[in-house]
Amino acid sequence: MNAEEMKRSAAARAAELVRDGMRLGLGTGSTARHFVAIVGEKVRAGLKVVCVPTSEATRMQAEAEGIPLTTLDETPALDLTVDGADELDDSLRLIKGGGGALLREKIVAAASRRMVVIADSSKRVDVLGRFPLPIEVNPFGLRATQEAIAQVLARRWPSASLTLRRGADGNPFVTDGGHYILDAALQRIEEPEALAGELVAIPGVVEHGLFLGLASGAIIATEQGLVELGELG
Ligand SMILES: O=C[C@H](O)[C@H](O)[C@H](O)COP(=O)(O)O
Repeated sequence: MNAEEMKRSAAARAAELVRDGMRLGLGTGSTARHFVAIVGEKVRAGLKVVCVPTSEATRMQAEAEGIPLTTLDETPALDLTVDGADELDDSLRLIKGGGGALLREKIVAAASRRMVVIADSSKRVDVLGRFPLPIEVNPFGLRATQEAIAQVLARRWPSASLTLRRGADGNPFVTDGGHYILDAALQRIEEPEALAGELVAIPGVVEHGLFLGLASGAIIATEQGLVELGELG
């Protein structure tokens, strides 16, 4: 199986969790994209769901698929969110935000009774941190916020690098919320809870890509088949 087939198989298993009448959160990224496509197929076959997309990209895909959409203002509590991840460990702690959608993804996951992660086996790690941690910041005061973050990181990662994410045009990447992203290359995050607490205490930090205590289950596609972690049902 190639990577896309693995992503599709994890997404297909997650789609089996979807029931008529559910309120769903739709994740963002190349893995979640498969899930949205399968939900679209099911909707066209008669499935009744309402969905909240976690990004403008997912909203556009879902609209094209004919999936009925709602908002967290209309529907503040969701039954299930299915989303990808950039990394996950065996305690279902995640790094997300490689595609820049972390803020909406975290709001939607937190509004959901269950969050199930779908991923191929390359995303599973023993210790989070190989993937640079995305930190979403307000453009106002960027330099001051960046220095405050660097000070926090330097206590445990003296050689950490913090890089402003840029788009293909060389300009700063702008999130759906109008913010910038700083990517922190840390390699190993032994105590993600401690780091998360320190990051959210910095004015100017809007959100970070550590998803802790949010995922209830995971479906990981491997060459040998699907591996399930946590609770799916
Ligand atoms: O901002 C993007 C999201 O957090 C994605 O869920 C994450 O980057 C994983 O994306 P992919 O499935 O494309 O690896």
